[in-house]
Amino acid sequence: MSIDEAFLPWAEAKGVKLNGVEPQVLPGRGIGIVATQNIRANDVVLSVPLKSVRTIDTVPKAITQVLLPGVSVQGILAAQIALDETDDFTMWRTVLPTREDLEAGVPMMWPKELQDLLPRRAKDLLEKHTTTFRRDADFVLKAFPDLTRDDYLYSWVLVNTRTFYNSMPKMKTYAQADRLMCMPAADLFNHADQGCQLSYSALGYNIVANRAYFAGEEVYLSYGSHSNDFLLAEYGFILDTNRWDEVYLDDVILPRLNRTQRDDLKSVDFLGRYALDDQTLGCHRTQVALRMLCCTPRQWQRFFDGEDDGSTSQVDVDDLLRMVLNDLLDIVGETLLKVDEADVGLDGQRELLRRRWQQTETMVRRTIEQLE
Ligand SMILES: C[S@@+](CC[C@H](N)C(=O)[O-])C[C@H]1O[C@@H](n2cnc3c(N)ncnc32)[C@H](O)[C@@H]1O
Repeated sequence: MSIDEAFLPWAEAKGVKLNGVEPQVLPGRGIGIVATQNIRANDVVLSVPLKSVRTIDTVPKAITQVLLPGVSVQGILAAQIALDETDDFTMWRTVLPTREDLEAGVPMMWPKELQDLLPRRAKDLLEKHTTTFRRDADFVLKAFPDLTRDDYLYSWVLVNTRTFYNSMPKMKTYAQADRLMCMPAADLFNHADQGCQLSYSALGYNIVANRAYFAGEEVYLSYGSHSNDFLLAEYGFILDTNRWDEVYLDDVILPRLNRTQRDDLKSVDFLGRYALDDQTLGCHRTQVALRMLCCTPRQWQRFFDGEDDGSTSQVDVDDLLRMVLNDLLDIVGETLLKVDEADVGLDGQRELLRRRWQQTETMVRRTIEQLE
């Protein structure tokens, strides 16, 4: 893989300005942005003028008239890409990942047998996307019968993995999911748990250095405070170190709750999303759910209302947490075995799954040690 030498002149002709950075091919990360000189914190490293930003408002009417209101904004931007035969897009396409590149990481493009082996949180996100994609595809493929489902899925995943949220004031009237935008060259930044930020100005968007970078260093953008399950489901990669990482305990806590306990937790919006991270021994939601299992209703209510700090029940809660974490270790072991035995999909897909479950195991074991 190499970067077409006409790409940067093309981007600059669109008004994109690169300041001390350039795109480079990086092993295992496709293309990324690398500093060509020392950069200071708060320097603008890349800017894109508003005229070069693609949003729902820049999609040709021939497409929006047919697809609105049935198709999501993401689905419409994807249709535009799938149908785009202009020279302009041909140039952009030279730096976009191929379908094979995306298949290696993005679970939406994996065989069902491997999707079923994803961790809970990633599976939930995948289900949400699959539902939206199916609805979008039904509409789009009927309206544009020359498109194949695979072509459209490729464009849909491209949009999902490289759009930004548009924060220009006009967008405040749009639903969050409708604020997506594509920006040439800016979409070449890879993610780190701490990275540059995107900022809006009346002229366009700037990517601002979060710290000083030395010439030769990769300059990262932060896509947000995302766990590895989220990054895997949405973008098809995981980080080796991720300060925002967390593991969901729903698969081992929910089965312990009876129907009444579930209903009670649901009525206060505390059913599910029980997370374990490196900072807490089970998040507040987890603490609330576990107390439902080992405290009296009055004790639980006082903890829930903040009238009791929970210290008197903490030993019981920690015992229970240790038990559910051991249940989770069983699930990790069983799933790793299934990943090893799976004879579908690509080596890279199975390796990604294996790494994620091993990270989960490490986090769970570390917490068990802290509880002892
Ligand atoms: C917005 S694009 C970034 C540019 C991308 N590397 C490319 O070649 O076009 C997002 C995609 O980059 C890859 N990516 C981003 N950050 C990464 C990282 N830290 N490690 C590995 N892959 C990463 C993932 O494939 C993700 O879906």
